[in-house]
Amino acid sequence: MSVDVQDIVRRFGSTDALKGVSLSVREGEFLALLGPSGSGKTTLLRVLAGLEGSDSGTVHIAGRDMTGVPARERNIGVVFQHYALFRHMTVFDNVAFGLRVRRQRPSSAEIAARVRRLLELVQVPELERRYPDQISGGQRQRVALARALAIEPRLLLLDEPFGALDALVRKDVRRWVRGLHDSLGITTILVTHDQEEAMEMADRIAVMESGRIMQLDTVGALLRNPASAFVAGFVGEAARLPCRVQNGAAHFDPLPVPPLQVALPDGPAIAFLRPSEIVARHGSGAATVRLCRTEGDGPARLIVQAGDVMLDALAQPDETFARGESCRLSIRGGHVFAESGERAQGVPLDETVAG
Ligand SMILES: Nc1ncnc2c1ncn2[C@@H]1O[C@H](COP(=O)(O)OP(=O)(O)OP(=O)(O)O)[C@@H](O)[C@H]1O
Repeated sequence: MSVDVQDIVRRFGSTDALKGVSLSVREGEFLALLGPSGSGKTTLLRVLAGLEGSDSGTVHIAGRDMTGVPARERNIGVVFQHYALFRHMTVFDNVAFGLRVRRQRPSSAEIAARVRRLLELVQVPELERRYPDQISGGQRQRVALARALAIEPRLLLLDEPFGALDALVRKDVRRWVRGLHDSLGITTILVTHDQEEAMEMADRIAVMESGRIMQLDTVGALLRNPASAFVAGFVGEAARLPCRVQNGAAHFDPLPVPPLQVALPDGPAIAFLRPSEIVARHGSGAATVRLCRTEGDGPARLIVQAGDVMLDALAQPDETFARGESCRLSIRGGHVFAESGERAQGVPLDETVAG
């Protein structure tokens, strides 16, 4: 089902948790809300679920105005990180819970059949008699999903659902959840502060900061065209370097980093340089290799010290470095933001420089 949010404002005392958020999610889409702690992600999810009111603005789900529609009538499946399973109930009873409390309660036989189908779907059919304490974190997450899916929701809201899992299991479970989304086609909104998770799972990402959506785009578009310095710094891996624009060139001195040509007015600016945009080659320079890691066939990945900053960089193909070796840097490009917020793509001014 599609979701359309218009101008939602939510205040808690003097805190503006949401400052006029608008958002459209397409039917069947997997969208991530990505932002730092306190940016309003959970509040937005709770407003959608009907667990939180709003001071102004509207929410339409599948074209229907949700004003005054209580949470249990919205037909939305919710999985929160801290929304623990009921400890005194078996896995079976946990999954059956949403069906048993329905106004039009299905028969016991129907409930049992549906619970077993769901436990097959989330690949833990053998666990139905166990209690939450007797299964692993990954299995608990699968059971929580089965419980959310039991009511056949039109919309699935996931709030940091993988936070409690260790790194390996988390990767596994999130791939599986994306696969499940693709096979069921349920519109899904995932809240996360982990950009890797958002990039791996979502069709589009809404980047939030201080109660606002700063940009809503595909991963590729966010990386190619970040709308603000905040987005450039928050999405993807990039070094954030202050610089000074003069006569169409961004200068980094005193750092031994070569200048970039940019179409920006003179004045202070911030450049974002991705590791693949910084290339180190042999030669005496003021930059020093602190770490050199070779992986497979690609160029070696380096950590290079330039002045007092550490930069992730790539080695010139076929070159490797010893720790402590000096090197020369060239910059292939980068996003540069003037103080006014104006943005420009930097291009190399001079191929070889740096110290
Ligand atoms: N019930 C509440 N009472 C008072 N302030 C609240 C309440 N809920 C949220 N806030 C405040 O609203 C702001 C947004 O909180 P929210 O939980 O939506 O952020 P978040 O992006 O989900 O953060 P996190 O990633 O830490 O969960 C924060 O400043 C928070 O302290």
